[in-house]
Amino acid sequence: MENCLCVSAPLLPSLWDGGTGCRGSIRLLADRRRHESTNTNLKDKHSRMAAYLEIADDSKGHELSLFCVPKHYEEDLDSVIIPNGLIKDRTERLARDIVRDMGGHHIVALCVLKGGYKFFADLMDYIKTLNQNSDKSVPLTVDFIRLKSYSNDQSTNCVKVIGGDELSALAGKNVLIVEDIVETGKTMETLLKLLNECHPKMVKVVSLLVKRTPRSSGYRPDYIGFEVPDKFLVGYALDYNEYFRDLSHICILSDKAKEKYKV
Ligand SMILES: O=P(O)(O)OC[C@H]1O[C@H](OP(=O)(O)OP(=O)(O)O)[C@H](O)[C@@H]1O
Ligand SMILES: Nc1nc2[nH]cnc2c(=O)[nH]1
Repeated sequence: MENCLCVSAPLLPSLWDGGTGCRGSIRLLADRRRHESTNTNLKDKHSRMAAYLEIADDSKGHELSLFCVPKHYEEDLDSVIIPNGLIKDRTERLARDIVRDMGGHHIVALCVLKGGYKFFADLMDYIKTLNQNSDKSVPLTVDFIRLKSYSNDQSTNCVKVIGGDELSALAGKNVLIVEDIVETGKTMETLLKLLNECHPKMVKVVSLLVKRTPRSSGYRPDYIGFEVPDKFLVGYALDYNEYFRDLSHICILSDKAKEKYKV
């Protein structure tokens, strides 16, 4: 199966406000933009504000030599922006928030491949641990879809569904979409449109990263791990032309490496 869904216009109005002007390197924030867009209907439980850790625009990240990085990538990275341990700690909390909100229902977790596979695996492990250690537990099944729209560090604006499970199996289900990063929002808006045609009972989206960028359509997931600066990030399954998925930390790719691995 190969569908090409070319998204030429954003499905939602842009809510980009040019950044928050935050000074510190990491801050915990509630999702103000989401709040502003939904404040006419605060009683709606879907309007719950997403909290996230903000990595500031002026954050230089951490020096590479302080972390274990594969030798073959040492020359290609500017810095470590989110160490693996911090990713895991934040993921553990996201798992708790998701179970709190979706618990009591059977959840179908839909992994968006390829970039989402590491976050998906870790998030599922944390939800399993909660299930094993609590009086309340939530049955969890998994599904996969493969979407692709990036070449080099640019969105092609054409979101291709390359493969995966039949979305029609999600009719009447409570679906949790698990994604690695939202940048323009086109991938997620395309998937949500496809999924809604299959009439799921409920859809929630968790993305490990959301990028602050003027290219954003304004789409915001229900759960967010980190909000990150407008830099091209790799590692923890995020790739540049398929390289760097085999890197544990989320790192800033150097301009030299963009040339070196360009297609
Ligand atoms: O918000 P957007 O601008 O649409 O970008 C987000 C998408 O980009 C990446 O996918 P990519 O096309 O690189 O495929 P991959 O997951 O196989 O790496 C990432 O995994 C998201 O799915
Ligand atoms: N690897 C990677 N994929 C993306 N897709 C959208 N933004 C990004 C990014 O910063 N890094």
